[in-house]
Amino acid sequence: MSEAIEVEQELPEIAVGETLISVRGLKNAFGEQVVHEGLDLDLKKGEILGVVGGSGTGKSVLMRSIIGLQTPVEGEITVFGESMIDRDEADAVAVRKRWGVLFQGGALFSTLSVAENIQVPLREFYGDTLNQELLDDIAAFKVLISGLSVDAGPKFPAELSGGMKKRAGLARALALDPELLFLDEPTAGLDPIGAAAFDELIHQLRSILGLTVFLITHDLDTLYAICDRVAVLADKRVIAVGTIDELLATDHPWIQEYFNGPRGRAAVASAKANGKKV
Ligand SMILES: Nc1ncnc2c1ncn2[C@@H]1O[C@H](COP(=O)(O)OP(=O)(O)OP(=O)(O)O)[C@@H](O)[C@H]1O
Repeated sequence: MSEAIEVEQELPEIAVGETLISVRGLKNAFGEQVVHEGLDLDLKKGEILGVVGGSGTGKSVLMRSIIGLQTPVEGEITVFGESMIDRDEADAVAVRKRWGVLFQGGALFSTLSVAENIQVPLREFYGDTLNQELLDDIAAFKVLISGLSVDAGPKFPAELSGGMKKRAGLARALALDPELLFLDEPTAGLDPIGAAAFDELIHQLRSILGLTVFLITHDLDTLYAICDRVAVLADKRVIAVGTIDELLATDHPWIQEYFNGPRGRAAVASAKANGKKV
């Protein structure tokens, strides 16, 4: 078993409503292609922030920059008050331990069972300090809170439906009891009923576990159902952020087209049918 990564630094607590992620002046580029320039964004503790934008506007690159998988050309990113740029490994580990990530498509290790997938971050961060019985108990609990039945634990990803894979990915993202959850298109590829159930699960987990959620989505139903605020990416930056009502008050053509187009109107009708005030 691998050595536990040493966590040397305790990070300060952040109160609900205070800034948990701050992005300032972010620039990302791949060769000549500039994806972000002058991008600013704040995520407040306790909120579910939806991140939307056309395909290729850089939603995933933004998430990857925040979690340290993409080194920006310029800009400042802080998470839990810690700079994510040029940080030393001990600081990075202390921050990484406090978040969980559900990548697009789930990104499960295909040769590991669901339970073993969930145990990967536990082994990475705690090494030999957790015995197998405890690892199995933790994995079983994460399977259950992600809405899977206990018999999903020994299954391999190839044996799971699309919706079960998302839940297994979520269970792994929750392995370390994170305060902050990154979700990259969690409902993509799910049927509408499965997608609504997944939204509800995220909403419940936010309340029960006190999570803060950065949620990339194309799913208008998700925005109406569970997001407190929505950030819109276009023109290489966040062009607007606010509640859907606040966004609708702006006159940016993409925002109007997105929320007032046929799919937007259908999402409003569906939200109203589910008793939401929109
Ligand atoms: N590793 C990389 N190397 C080169 N270009 C990249 C890389 N990662 C992303 N890009 C480019 O950056 C741009 C933004 O990609 P990104 O995946 O963030 O878009 P997105 O908004 O998440 O899109 P989608 O909604 O389709 O998932 C795209 O043009 C993409 O081709």
